[in-house]
Amino acid sequence: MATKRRKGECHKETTVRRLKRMSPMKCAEEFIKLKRDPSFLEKFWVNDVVGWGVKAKEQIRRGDFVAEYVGLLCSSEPEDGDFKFEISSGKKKMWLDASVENGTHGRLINDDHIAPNTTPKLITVDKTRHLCFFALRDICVGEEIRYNYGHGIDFPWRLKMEMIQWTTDLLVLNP
Ligand SMILES: C[S@@+](CC[C@H](N)C(=O)[O-])C[C@H]1O[C@@H](n2cnc3c(N)ncnc32)[C@H](O)[C@@H]1O
Repeated sequence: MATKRRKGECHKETTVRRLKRMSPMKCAEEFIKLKRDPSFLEKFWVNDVVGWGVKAKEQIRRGDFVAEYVGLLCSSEPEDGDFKFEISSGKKKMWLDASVENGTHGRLINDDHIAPNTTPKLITVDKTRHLCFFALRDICVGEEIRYNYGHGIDFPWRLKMEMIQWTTDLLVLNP
């Protein structure tokens, strides 16, 4: 049975068994230190085009910590474009390389540049920066977790989506 929680309250974890209420930031810190993902996430096969994705097993509240993007911090751009996340540190460009399967969910979150439900944020825990996802709105049970991979980037799947929309619009106008 789903546990009723107040907005911003950390999920009650079966293994963590902490009943005290935590802010989303404190919650993120706890999971980073435990080196694990919240149990309300689930990996699933979206389809043969998108591949794996992540969905919510429990309702997630707006503002909540969702997952960490766990990867290797690199000063040169990783070759594998599928699992790199650029994080700038002043003028210096840095990347998180999550190309090696590490069993975490953050690396499997797919792109939605139109209506994403989470957003990435860099936070510092014990003097180390961590990239975490937080919910932009309430997320329902079964809903896929997605964030915007970045504006102004022509990812192939976005172009394909635009082509489909363009063709649909044309068919509506010229039935
Ligand atoms: C960080 S991985 C996400 C997990 C990936 N779906 C998988 O199965 O490993 C990023 C890759 O997922 C795919 N992807 C992400 N968002 C997508 C979308 N909206 N449509 C199609 N493919 C997507 C692309 O192949 C992209 O390079």
